[in-house]
Amino acid sequence: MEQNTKMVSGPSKGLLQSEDLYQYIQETSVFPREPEFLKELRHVTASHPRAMMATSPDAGQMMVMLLNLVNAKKTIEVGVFTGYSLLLTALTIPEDGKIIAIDVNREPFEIGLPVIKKAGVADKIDFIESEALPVLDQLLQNHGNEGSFDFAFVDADKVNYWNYHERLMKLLKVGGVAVYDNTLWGGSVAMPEALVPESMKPGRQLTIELNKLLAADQRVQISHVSLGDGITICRRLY
Ligand SMILES: C[S@@+](CC[C@H](N)C(=O)[O-])C[C@H]1O[C@@H](n2cnc3c(N)ncnc32)[C@H](O)[C@@H]1O
Repeated sequence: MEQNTKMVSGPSKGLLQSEDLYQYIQETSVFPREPEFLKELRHVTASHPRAMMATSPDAGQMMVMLLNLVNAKKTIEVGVFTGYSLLLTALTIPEDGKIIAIDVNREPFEIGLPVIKKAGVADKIDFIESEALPVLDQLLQNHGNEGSFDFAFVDADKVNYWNYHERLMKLLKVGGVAVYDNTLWGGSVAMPEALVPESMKPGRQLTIELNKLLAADQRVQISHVSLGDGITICRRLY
């Protein structure tokens, strides 16, 4: 059993019946299979004041499964932070795989970068410090990118999730997968608005709207999964 799991992985985001059940899943099925470099990155991130932003290891485990299932080689990551989801992607894709990783702020990425380098996968990563939307638009303009990506992970500003989705529906190949993080927004999407803390209300509203749009989008097959803070898996159908 891993020491101090609550401290290092953070508390669950409240979606499961109990904290104990969440810890049970982590300790039984997630941490024993978590690669050493990912563990190290999680520990390095734990002291960051915004450590809660990192992708949950249980959601990460599902991402690895999806990356393998679609044989992902060319991927996009929107929202890097210290790089937990980025490193797990880099460890999973093949030697000649590539990740376009976008974040408005390079600073947290610098915290994780030494671990990424030690893991020997930094060459697979093209980190771009920028707002994500113009980068995705530029990718679409560059010859050969449309319909060429196998996988995308979006974990950034909620206000743009639908904008990212519209771009990704062109960048992903048919059969490619996009995963959106935080789509249950701490469980608040199903709470009466009066009970939702003020600080969560804007994100809750955006998430509710996104979830309706994704559910109605015939271009994708979806699965809304209560892992981490909720992830929605979208597979491009046409
Ligand atoms: C929740 S964190 C990402 C966590 C990351 N997936 C991980 O596993 O650690 C969100 C990140 O999105 C970035 N971000 C926010 N708005 C953005 C934007 N408009 N374009 C690009 N990145 C953005 C933030 O700087 C932050 O690092």
